[in-house]
Amino acid sequence: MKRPGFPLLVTVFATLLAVALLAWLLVAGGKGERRLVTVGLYENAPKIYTAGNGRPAGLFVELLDAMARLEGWKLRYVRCAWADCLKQVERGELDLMPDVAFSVERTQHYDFHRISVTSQWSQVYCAPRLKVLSLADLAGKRVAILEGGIQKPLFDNLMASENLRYRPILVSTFDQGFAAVMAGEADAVATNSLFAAYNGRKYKLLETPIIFRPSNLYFATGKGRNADLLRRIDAHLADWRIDADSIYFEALHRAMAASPEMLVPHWMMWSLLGLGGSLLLLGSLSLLLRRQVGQRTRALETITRELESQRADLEHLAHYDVLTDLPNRALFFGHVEQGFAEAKRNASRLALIFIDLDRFKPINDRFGHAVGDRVLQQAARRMSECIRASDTVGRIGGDEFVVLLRDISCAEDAARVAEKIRAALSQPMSVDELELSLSASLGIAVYPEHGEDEGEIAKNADRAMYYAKDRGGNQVKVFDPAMPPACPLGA
Ligand SMILES: Nc1nc2c(ncn2[C@@H]2O[C@H](COP(=O)(O)OP(=O)(O)OP(=O)(O)O)[C@@H](O)[C@H]2O)c(=O)[nH]1
Repeated sequence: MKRPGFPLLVTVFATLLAVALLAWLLVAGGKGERRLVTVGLYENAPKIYTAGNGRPAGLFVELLDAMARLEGWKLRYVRCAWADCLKQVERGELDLMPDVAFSVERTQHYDFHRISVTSQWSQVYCAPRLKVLSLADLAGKRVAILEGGIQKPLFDNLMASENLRYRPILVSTFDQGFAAVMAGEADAVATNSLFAAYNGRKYKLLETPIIFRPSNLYFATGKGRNADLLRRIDAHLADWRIDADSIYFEALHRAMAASPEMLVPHWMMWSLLGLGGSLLLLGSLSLLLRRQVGQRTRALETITRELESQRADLEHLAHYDVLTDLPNRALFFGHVEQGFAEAKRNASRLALIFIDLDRFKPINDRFGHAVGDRVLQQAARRMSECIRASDTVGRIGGDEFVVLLRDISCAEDAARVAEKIRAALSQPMSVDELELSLSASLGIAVYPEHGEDEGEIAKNADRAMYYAKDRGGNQVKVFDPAMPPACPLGA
């Protein structure tokens, strides 16, 4: 194959160079054709203002910046006072003026797009020392009002309609108007609702009920100029206002972030603060007091519970035997007394069984007192297991026990129970490693056969018990008057 010659290479290279040059020119030229849009920038936060970093900010700026990015506009913000800005727009020295309220008079000098950016109303704020409830209260007063602003003609008309006159103090920003009232150079200021909502915290002025015409806000251009800008602005607003996630609503929320402030007189604020502080103090004291009372109450409840439990323990100690937990002599004979009263009332029978362990002392002596204690406890348990719930067993001495049997039919009933007890006690007892044998002597006396009252019955049961013991123990004896007298009870 024949290799391309030198002229051909030069031609290809020159062609590529020409194409690259053309592309660059097109791009560079395109850049150069970006539409420059000059915009009036004045101070009216939160709609349009200069931020702390010196850059334009606010609702109108955010929206215009977003449109410029989409449209390829190059924006140049020009700082000017409101009235001056408007004049420059009218003369065509500025392309756009943001934040202009629509009015028929203004259409003679300006063009507006059709979809409003937002709305506001106008309102008068006054110095805290003034009381302004109606337009008449502003008669003869100095009212700061924005030069060239929508409020001026509207407020003039409002006052004129009620034959009132006021002294307008023309200012070039709303900030100046508020500052003039603060400095005592004006009595009140007419402003827009958005500015007041955003800046109210800064200036402690009073909101008055004088609210006048709501107005829609737009970008404006000089008459007959920049119709293409207005068309594009409308197109974007139309898109954004139907999309809740659009930049339009984001910017609107940011602008409205400062909540409208309720401006209240200083004395009222301090009074409320004082009242709040006092209530807080009282609340804290009451809480503290309640806590202390609560603590004391809980402590007292604990002490009361402890005392109650100690009282119950003492009560128990007073009536029950510590070792066996059986009723002691006092409680037992209390039951006996009740039993006799019932028996006499109902003409029924009852019996007392006196029980004395046989040869208990040697157990103590041989195996020690602790073993003796365990034997007494087991004996008490066995006796309790042999009687009905309505009967009572008590410990009335070292190894002496008594059983009260209520409502029996005859002496044989008592003898059967006594025999049961005897048999239970004579069963071998395991204490620790030991297996012990025990026996008991039991004596029975029955009311009314063996005595008139509890003293006599007890004495005779004891006599029968001794009789059983004398016969070698481990047996039950029913009282018989022929039995010899016993040692006195408990002796
Ligand atoms: N381990 C122990 N022994 C006690 C208790 N109370 C009394 N005793 C003892 O029980 C014994 C009772 O005496 P007695 O009735 O004469 O002794 P006994 O060997 O049973 O004599 P008889 O009844 O005649 O068979 C005494 O040694 C007392 O010290 C107690 O609570 N625990």
